[in-house]
Amino acid sequence: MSGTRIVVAGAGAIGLFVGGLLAAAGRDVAFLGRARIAAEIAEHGLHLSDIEGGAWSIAPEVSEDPAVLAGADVVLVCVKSGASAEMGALIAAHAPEGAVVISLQNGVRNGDILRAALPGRDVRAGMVGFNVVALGQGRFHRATSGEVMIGTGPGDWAEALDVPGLVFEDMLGFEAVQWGKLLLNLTNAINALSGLPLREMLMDRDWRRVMAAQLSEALAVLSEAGIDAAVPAKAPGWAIPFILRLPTWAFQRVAAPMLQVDGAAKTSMVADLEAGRRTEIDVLQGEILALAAGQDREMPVMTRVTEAIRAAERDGLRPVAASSLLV
Ligand SMILES: NC(=O)C1=CN([C@@H]2O[C@H](COP(=O)(O)OP(=O)(O)OC[C@H]3O[C@@H](n4cnc5c(N)ncnc54)[C@H](OP(=O)(O)O)[C@@H]3O)[C@@H](O)[C@H]2O)C=CC1
Ligand SMILES: CC(C)(CO)C(=O)C(=O)O
Repeated sequence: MSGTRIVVAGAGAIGLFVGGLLAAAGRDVAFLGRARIAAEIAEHGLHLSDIEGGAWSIAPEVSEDPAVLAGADVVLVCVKSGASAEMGALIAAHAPEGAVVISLQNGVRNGDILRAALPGRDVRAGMVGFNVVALGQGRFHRATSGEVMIGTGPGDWAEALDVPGLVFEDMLGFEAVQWGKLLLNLTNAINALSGLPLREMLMDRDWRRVMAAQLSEALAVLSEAGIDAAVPAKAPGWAIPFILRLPTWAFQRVAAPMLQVDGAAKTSMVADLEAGRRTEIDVLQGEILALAAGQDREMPVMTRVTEAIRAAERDGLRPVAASSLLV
């Protein structure tokens, strides 16, 4: 890996955490990000922590100039889905043709969006299985456990990017991984609407009922569409709605691995709404609702969740009652 330059395209929660761990392990990492992040990191440095008690501090430079892509051997795309096309164009203009481009984004289409902007280049989809929250003053905390997975292709990039604190794996059949992650990400919206940290929400049976109802709707849609989804959980996808509906004492026993979430965890959609940004609802719930429309299928809970997020994008985030989302 020596002599290999990694460029993080989109220095936010995921980009700074993943790139930060790579830099802390001695990799050559450059960061492309916004002026406010560049200023925050220049003032405070970058301080990473995780649920297992890991802690890393480095002082990287975040550049606002896309020319930083020029020396890249690997580009890790870490922008929100709505910014993928624009980032793809910047990579096309500035990164070497031979650089491998890896999307570390949620949603199932970012790989294709980047491929369209980068014809003929090695573009891989990826999946980040953990949650990172920005705590301010250059501090970013991984609040759950989880790995990074990428689609297979030429060169063993997963091994090259696997460093202490960061598990990278490559996988055949990556589409199922992405759909499985999308199913998990349907929770992002519910977490935002609950107004609760992720762990507190998971401990509340009423909120778990909303999660279960929405997930059941989604599973029916994917099944009819013939789409395989490998949910990143110890239980198979079909069993998760049953587990979620259990009384809390039983849920705590059966779902112990799902509860490896510390009090700081809140999903990336919460961060978007708190910052007054548009969310990724269109590439998460929107993806399933589009399939459901083609199946003439009603999706009452997912539709309510989606409408509530659109209202929050418009009018600001106000917590709602779990019962208002159920039918
Ligand atoms: N946070 C999490 O825990 C997880 C997130 N993910 C996924 O990872 C992806 C990234 O999420 P996350 O890190 O939370 O997002 P963030 O919003 O924290 O980070 C993205 C950063 O990229 C910046 N950016 C966008 N376009 C450009 C550009 N052209 N040049 C420079 N900087 C740019 C954004 O700035 P601005 O906002 O001003 O556009 C923002 O600061 C998403 O798809 C998300 O769903 C996956 C797993 C977990
Ligand atoms: C929390 C997690 C890991 C799953 O919903 C996530 O992907 C996010 O915050 O976007």
